[in-house]
Amino acid sequence: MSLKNKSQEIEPYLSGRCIYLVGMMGSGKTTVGKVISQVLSYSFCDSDSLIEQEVNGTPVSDIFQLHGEGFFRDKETQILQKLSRMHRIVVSTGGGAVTRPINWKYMHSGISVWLDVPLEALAKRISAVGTKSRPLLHSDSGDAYRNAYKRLSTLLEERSEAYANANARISLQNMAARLGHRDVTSLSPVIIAIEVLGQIENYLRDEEGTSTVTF
Ligand SMILES: Nc1ncnc2c1ncn2[C@@H]1O[C@H](COP(=O)(O)OP(=O)(O)OP(=O)(O)O)[C@@H](O)[C@H]1O
Ligand SMILES: O=C(O)C1=C[C@@H](O)[C@@H](O)[C@H](O)C1
Ligand SMILES: [Mg+2]
Repeated sequence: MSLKNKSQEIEPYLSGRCIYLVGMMGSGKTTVGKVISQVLSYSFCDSDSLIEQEVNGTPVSDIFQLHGEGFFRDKETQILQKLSRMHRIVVSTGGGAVTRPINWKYMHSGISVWLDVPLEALAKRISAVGTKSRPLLHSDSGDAYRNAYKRLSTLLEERSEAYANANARISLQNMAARLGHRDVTSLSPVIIAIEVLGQIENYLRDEEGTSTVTF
């Protein structure tokens, strides 16, 4: 099914609820989020960018350096609280937004989707663009891919359980296997966006349960 058809199918059942994309740094939240917002005629917000705006346009890496991670996390929670009162927005959340239980209270005002991408693909994408803007991954020396892989692996271990709080999970590994691809690199943002909408549809069906509403 096409992206447009899938979006038309689920749009009425979303009732304007926001969609929160969660996942590790580099998992495609911004890339895939923009595709989904366009097709649903939703707005798009990146919570990291909203925090930067709040702090007079200071980049995330400078916020970490000047004010510390705790300050950044407090701003992140405030932004998610504000967004939880809004409608028709696709929100690309920061990679660590899942770690605070209070943030889940806000994200559960909408529908949350975990973009679960293998570490190899994450490290490849991130080392290709560099780690300067990503304070939790930054290192000046050594092999960029290996450093990113090691750090991402520790973070994922710490966070897997928190990501699993999402209403739906998109495993790129499983998608690639199902579609007969050798690895996840050939999965385009549009194909992933269709899968996200499909998983949201499944979630909405489960939510309706035995009620009389049918798709
Ligand atoms: N399906 C895809 N196929 C190939 N490259 C992709 C895909 N999705 C994203 N990318 C690339 O991977 C990089 C990270 O993507 P993106 O910025 O969307 O991730 P993110 O989850 O928003 O990351 P962050 O948490 O750091 O903001 C970008 O360079 C993007 O172009
Ligand atoms: O994974 C993380 O903890 C982070 C991810 C980025 O999106 C930013 O929110 C920040 O660099 C921290
Ligand atoms: Mg992003």
